[in-house]
Amino acid sequence: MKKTEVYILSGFLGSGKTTLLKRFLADERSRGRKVAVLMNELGQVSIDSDAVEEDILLKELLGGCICCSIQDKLEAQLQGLLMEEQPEVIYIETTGAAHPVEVLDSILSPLFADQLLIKGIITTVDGTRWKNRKALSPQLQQLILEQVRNADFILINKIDELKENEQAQLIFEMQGLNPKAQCLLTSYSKVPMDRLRNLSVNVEKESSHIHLNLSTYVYQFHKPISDTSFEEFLKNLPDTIFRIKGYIKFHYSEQPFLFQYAYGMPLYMKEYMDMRLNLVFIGENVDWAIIEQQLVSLESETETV
Ligand SMILES: Nc1nc2c(ncn2[C@@H]2O[C@H](COP(=O)(O)OP(=O)(O)OP(=O)(O)O)[C@@H](O)[C@H]2O)c(=O)[nH]1
Repeated sequence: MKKTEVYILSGFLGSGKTTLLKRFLADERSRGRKVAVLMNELGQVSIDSDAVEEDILLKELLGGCICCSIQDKLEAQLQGLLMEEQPEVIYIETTGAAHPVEVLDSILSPLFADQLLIKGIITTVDGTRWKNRKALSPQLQQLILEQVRNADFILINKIDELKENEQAQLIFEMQGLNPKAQCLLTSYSKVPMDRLRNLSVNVEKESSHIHLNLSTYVYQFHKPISDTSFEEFLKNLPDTIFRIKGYIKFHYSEQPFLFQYAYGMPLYMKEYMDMRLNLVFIGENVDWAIIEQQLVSLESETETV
């Protein structure tokens, strides 16, 4: 089954995400793919949705941030989209207040994570705002820093408002903060589309996604495993794995468990329905091939009574 591509547009309020989305949609029009857009806004009324023409599937998530208060709504919307519409590509425009790790976490529900191909996080940065960011609260400064650090592609936007030496300084700063991301100076988010599409080619080529800053991995169990071996596996995980969630079955129980793991803390909740045993991982610079080997060997262990 062909996976649905997902592009995540991140970046602080007013930095040029919608402008970039419009460019993506214009490009999709010439490619003729089936496209869906998920727009998340903090307010109750969508302002940016006018940017999306009527023939494009648009789902709005209003009144909260997908990375926190309306996470469940996002899961339902995405599941509905995938089941009923089967788009080839989904663009997710996040609120300017969204944290990239939390956004990935919200998107990757174990119910359908195996149907998605995350192409990358593209962060737009308002050059002037960045330059003057010390005027923001420490929390917001931290947030825009995280948006830059976790991006796969950074657009330093609004360079029409910056002098040449300021532009050079910004490139220098961004590359210092995130040497792995591609970084481009833009005005009105104008970026050669093949640069962004190439980003996805790189992702596809390296199935382990090691070169990305934040990366994700989905493993599907086909049978129950030993709970003690699983605990041992968790103990030895690299601390750059921030999040794991999904459904898992242990030898001792008929029912699966919903498993949640955040920053080293595991949590199990009994699930009364039979679920697909997908386990979703989010981490930074992780060699997923090693994790996969460990999961395979967990699954191949024989049950001991
Ligand atoms: N001068 C200048 N203005 C820009 C540029 N890019 C975008 N803008 C303007 O900046 C404003 C915000 O751009 P958007 O694309 O809506 O930004 P956004 O990140 O989607 O904004 P939010 O949805 O509020 O988070 C709009 O009025 C754009 O026309 C640029 O490169 N230079």
